[in-house]
Amino acid sequence: MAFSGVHRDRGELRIHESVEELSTNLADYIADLSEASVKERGVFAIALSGGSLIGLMGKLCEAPYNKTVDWAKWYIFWADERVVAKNHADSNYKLAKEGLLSKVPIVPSHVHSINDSLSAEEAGDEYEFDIRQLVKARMVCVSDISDCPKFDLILLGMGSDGHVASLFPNHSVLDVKNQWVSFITDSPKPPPERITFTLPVINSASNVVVVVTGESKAEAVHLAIDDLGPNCPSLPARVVQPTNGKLVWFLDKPAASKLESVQFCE
Ligand SMILES: O=C(O)[C@H](O)[C@@H](O)[C@H](O)[C@H](O)COP(=O)(O)O
Repeated sequence: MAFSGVHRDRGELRIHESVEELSTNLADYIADLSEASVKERGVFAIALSGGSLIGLMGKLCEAPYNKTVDWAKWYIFWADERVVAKNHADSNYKLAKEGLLSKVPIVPSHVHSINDSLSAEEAGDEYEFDIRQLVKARMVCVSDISDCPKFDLILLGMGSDGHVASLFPNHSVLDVKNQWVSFITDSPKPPPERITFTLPVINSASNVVVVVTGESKAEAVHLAIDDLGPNCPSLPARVVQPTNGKLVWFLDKPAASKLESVQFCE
């Protein structure tokens, strides 16, 4: 690894020499969290995002993880989803199903995706209701400091504009506090209609991992992590700050190239 350390208030930074190295370490990290969670409470509630993240998780489908991870204990959710049919090329469900879920023995009834026959608003409401039932059944923990669910792990990617999940810069969805799942119909990144975990839910998780690769994200990584004083723009990725949980950034060197807070060990 090119660098590994803890930032004063932006979580742990893990900067990798290559995307290949990042993928291996990411699979290892997720497998460890799964093991700890299954040991502690018998299940692992994990929320995925879309984009390049699923490809970067690919090593989980290979040895040793395909055999060693206790897949039957996984409960799968999405931190955000595009409101399109499940067989549509834009669907985050389809991406995860093809890239991960169909390759490991996940229990089909443990996969909690949106109802794709509803409007964005209805799909968001129904998804929140679904999660509420799983919190009642203790498959998902409840936060000790808010009324939010406490996912064992929320995995996020980040756009070059600093968005995470479907929380886009300067969008009113960033201010939603009284819901677990919200919706938007004007996403700047197509497709326009999406549902998303709200910020309080993301910040109530036990673990949040943000995975970012490539030079096109370097400026956003700098703005999301470095200490920029009072003039710091309020990037969605910057307000990801789990209250009682752990935040870890998985970066490759190009994505980390504008970070002021780190010195690479060559
Ligand atoms: O459904 C989505 O669009 C996402 O969940 C979104 O938040 C994604 O994670 C980022 O846009 C990064 O995507 P890339 O890693 O592909 O750039």
